[in-house]
Amino acid sequence: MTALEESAAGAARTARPGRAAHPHGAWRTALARPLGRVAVAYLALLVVCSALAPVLAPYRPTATDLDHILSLPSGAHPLGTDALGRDVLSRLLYGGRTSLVDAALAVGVGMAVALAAGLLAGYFGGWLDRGFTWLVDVMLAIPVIVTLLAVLAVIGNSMSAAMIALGVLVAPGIARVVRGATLAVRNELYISAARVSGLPHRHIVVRHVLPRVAGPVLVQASLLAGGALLMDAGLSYLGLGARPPAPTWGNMISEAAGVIDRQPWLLVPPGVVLGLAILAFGLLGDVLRDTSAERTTRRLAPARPVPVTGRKVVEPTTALLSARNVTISVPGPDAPVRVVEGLDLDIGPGECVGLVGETGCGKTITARSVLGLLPPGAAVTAGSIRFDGVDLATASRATLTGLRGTRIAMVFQDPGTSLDPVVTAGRHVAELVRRHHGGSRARVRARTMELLRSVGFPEPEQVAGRYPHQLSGGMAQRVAIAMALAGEPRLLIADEPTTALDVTVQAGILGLLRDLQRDNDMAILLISHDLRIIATMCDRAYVMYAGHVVESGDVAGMFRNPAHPYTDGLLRSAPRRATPGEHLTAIPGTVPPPGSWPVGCHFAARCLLATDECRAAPVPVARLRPPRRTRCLHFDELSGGRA
Ligand SMILES: Nc1ncnc2c1ncn2[C@@H]1O[C@H](COP(=O)(O)OP(=O)(O)OP(=O)(O)O)[C@@H](O)[C@H]1O
Repeated sequence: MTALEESAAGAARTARPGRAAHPHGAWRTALARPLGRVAVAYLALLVVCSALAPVLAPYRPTATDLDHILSLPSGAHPLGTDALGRDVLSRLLYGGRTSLVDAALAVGVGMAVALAAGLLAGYFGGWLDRGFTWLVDVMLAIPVIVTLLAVLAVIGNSMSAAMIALGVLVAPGIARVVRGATLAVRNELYISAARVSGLPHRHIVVRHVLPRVAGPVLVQASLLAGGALLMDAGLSYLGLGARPPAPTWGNMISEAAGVIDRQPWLLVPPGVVLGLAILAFGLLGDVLRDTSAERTTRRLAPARPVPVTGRKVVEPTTALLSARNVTISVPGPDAPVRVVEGLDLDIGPGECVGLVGETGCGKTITARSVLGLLPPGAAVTAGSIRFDGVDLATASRATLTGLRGTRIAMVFQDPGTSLDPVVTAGRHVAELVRRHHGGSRARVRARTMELLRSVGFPEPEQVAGRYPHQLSGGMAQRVAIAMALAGEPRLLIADEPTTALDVTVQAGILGLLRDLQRDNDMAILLISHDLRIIATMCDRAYVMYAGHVVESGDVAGMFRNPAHPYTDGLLRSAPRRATPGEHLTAIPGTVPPPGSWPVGCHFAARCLLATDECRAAPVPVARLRPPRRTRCLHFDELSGGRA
């Protein structure tokens, strides 16, 4: 099945909600709604009219006409005149300039502070986040209006200072929204994929996180603009803003209130203009909130392995990746809990090695430790992981960042989630090509197309312009693989790369990985719970159970004569061994969770061969015929001495 056929197949499959809509999309959708259009049109009209006040206003804002005092609308004064005979329309137009600029100042300051603080705290977490939370709690306890009055009292009647202070005072609340949105995005797989690819934090935040938090930010900006207009009018009404005769909408309302008994009409023009402006900002915020919550749809295509022939078993003499006695711990309720223990693993250059086991055995966390991408609080607490001579467990952040994407790359399980929903396939690949190789736009584009072609898109231009939701699962995974190849890695970690794919697509992806491995002399660590995939793809494999590698060796020998009851159980429960009409064989029981591992063999509770000796003490690793090893005392009973 070609990639384009995958596309057609994907289109027919069930659509599933994707991630947040692109901010531009949110704007477009907002404008497609009548309320959004009306709000934007009204606000645009206010801005244009205020900006063109010197052209549009029939009079100067301070020009008095003593023959027409407190007059109703007339031909000469379309909105009437105030107590000094000044033209209300002209003052409204000029007043809008001051009021809108004040509101813009508050929004600008508030958003700048909130975005910077919220993004930093949400993206980096840790002590930065804790400090942020503490500071926000303190700031939110400060009463806004009292502080503004204090600022005005100290600085004098400077509305600009008041608006800057307003921006700073409301920023913590908005920053909390930004932080929340960033936290959600930070845990997305495509952010991990971007980090794995070696993109710097600044780039990831600007290109991938910011567009995703833009929706909530726009909503907050809109609501803040309305609030700032109201605050500006309120302070002017109290006589704390621009000094008369300079017009602001607040001043005009204040002056109209003074003569309300003689000419109530005077309150109408500024009141309506201001009220509608605040309403428009509120409506715009509502519409933006609704639209930014809408999801794009994307299609998923799930997969099937097909045997790949021509495999050669290689026993590494000089390992590219070598893990020794690795222990990984995660934070537990009382003390750190071990999730991987005493792990040894080697991958030779150009070798395809499998890591297999039931869910929760520690496969993914092992792979993430290689990339220095362990979850917060988790750490390699013992052992060493050497890659091409560098100890990854103790390497600096800069070293790890330098290795990611260029020397080691990763492909994740769910291709849809490893791509940013608001970035096209071509841009995904191009930004990594630019990052790793640089060069002119033309060179980056040419290399991008070359990479897309190499992963099975005969017409890469067609695919480059598509967004992730326009790709089938298989196509998305091919794009993710092209991204991983951009840095020409020596080791590719593929974490269940076909689990989320249709069986009809799985074979294509596996074949592609195998071809790329051969053509690029690239090593692959293939993580899977599917023995068939390991059997068809890998030269050697490691079987993991409850944090331990329980057996390792060449795939052919291990699957023919397993030397651990767990490997044997996995092979026996493979569906292809099932007999029609009979129940599938299954290993009884479940994997013990970390923290509840027994002292002895972790598999003992589910093992038919287990004896007291197995339960009494940790079982050492026994070396069988190279490269076979097992963590079982009874391997001979299983393999009959053939292992
Ligand atoms: N951040 C974390 N905090 C606490 N425990 C964790 C964390 N990440 C993983 N674990 C635990 O570590 C163990 C191994 O998880 P891991 O994801 O590596 O398993 P896996 O074999 O890859 O499973 P799957 O096939 O489902 O991905 C699991 O018991 C899991 O609950």
